[in-house]
Amino acid sequence: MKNFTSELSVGAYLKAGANKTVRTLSQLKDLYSNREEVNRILENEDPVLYEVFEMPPSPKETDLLVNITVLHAGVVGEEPFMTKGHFHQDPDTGEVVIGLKGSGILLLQNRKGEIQEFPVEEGKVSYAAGGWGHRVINTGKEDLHFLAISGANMIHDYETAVKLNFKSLPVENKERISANE
Ligand SMILES: O=P(O)(O)OC[C@H]1O[C@](O)(CO)[C@@H](O)[C@@H]1O
Ligand SMILES: [Fe+2]
Repeated sequence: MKNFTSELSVGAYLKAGANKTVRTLSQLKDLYSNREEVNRILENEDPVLYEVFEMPPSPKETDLLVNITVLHAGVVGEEPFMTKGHFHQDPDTGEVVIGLKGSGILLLQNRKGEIQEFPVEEGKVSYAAGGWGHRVINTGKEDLHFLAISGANMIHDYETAVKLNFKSLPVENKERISANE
C-alpha cells in the first residue's frame, strides 16, 4: 500500500485511491433463511447490501489491508443486512474493526461454536482474533460505516463459515425468535 492520509469518509477515501467492491443480494442470497422473501425482493430489484472501499495492497504478504465498509440499512424478512462472514485461513491473522457511523454488531464465532457480539458504532474499536469467524450486521435504521484493518496475507475462508452454520441475527434476538416460534 502507498502512503496516504484521508478523512474517515468514503468520499475522501475514494479520492485517496481506494477501490470499490459491491455486494448485492443476488450474490449473497443463500445467507438469508427466508427464501421466499429473497425471491420476492429480487423480482423487483437487486439491492446493494454493502460496499467495501479498500486501498490497493502491495503484492507483498506483509502489507496491511485497510478498508471502509458501508453496510446499508435494510432487512430480508427478519434478518438485517449483513456481511457474508468469513474466517481467515491462517488462525494467527486477526482483524481490527472501528465503528464510524450508524450502529451494528460484530458477530464472532469460533470453530467450537462459541459466540461473542461486540458493538460497531462511532467511538468503538473491536478485535476479531485469529480463529474467530466474523460478520457485521447492521441493526440500525441508517447505513453502518466501519473501518477494518487486517494483514494482507489474510485469505478469506468462507467455507468454514457455511459449514459451521454461522449465525445471522444478533444471538439474543435469534433465541428470542426461536423461543417464540
Ligand atoms: O468478505 P465478507 O465477509 O463479504 O465481508 C467483507 C467485510 O468483512 C470485513 O473483513 C470485516 O469483517 C471487512 O474487511 C469487510 O467489510
Ligand atoms: Fe476478515
